[in-house]
Amino acid sequence: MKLQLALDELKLPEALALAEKVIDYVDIIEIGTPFVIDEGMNAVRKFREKFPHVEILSDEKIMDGGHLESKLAFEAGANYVTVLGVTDILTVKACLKAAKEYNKEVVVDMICVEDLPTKIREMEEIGAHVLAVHTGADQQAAGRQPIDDLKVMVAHAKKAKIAVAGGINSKTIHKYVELNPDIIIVGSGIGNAADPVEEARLIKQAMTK
Ligand SMILES: O=C(CO)[C@H](O)[C@H](O)COP(=O)(O)O
Repeated sequence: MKLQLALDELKLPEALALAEKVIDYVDIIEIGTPFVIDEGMNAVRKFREKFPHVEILSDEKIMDGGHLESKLAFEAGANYVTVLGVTDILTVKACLKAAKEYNKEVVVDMICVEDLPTKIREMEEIGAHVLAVHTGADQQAAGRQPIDDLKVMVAHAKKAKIAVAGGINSKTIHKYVELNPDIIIVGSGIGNAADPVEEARLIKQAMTK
């Protein structure tokens, strides 16, 4: 089970400094969507330079132009790019084509997908590598959590890797670990913690028990 650190809110120097502090506990560094909007692929390139052996995800949440936008991530050094499950299947297929060309992977973010079982089947049929259950920041603010969607995902996914994101921290990690996803994504839980290193350590410890 991998821990993905989502870097969403920091500027590049602070994000690099945070990643350096917690890197021992992290398997995948996510250049989060706000960070991509702010810094573009420069952030992916800088992290690739500084952490040559760590997996990097570019959280572009692609909605259109799947091939071109995936290529930007892969050429900058990302191992994974994200596409939105709510978009047209042609866009997801275009991302998968780029991933095949660069020998990288596509994560389908299931945020706001209404019929999860059907979308899971469709995405697995076209060969999506990772399916990510995601309760977004605005949904979290309304009190939602990704645990029920993760249960649906675990019950229906047959071959794709499973990821989960949405306000997870060291207090809630155990119920997600119990469902045995391949990747657990934590952003604000670590980034906004009083002691981010201790928070990352506790989360990783819960994942490795
Ligand atoms: O993709 C994201 C926001 O769109 C976040 O990176 C993801 O939700 C993880 O962050 P948090 O743990 O703070 O929810």
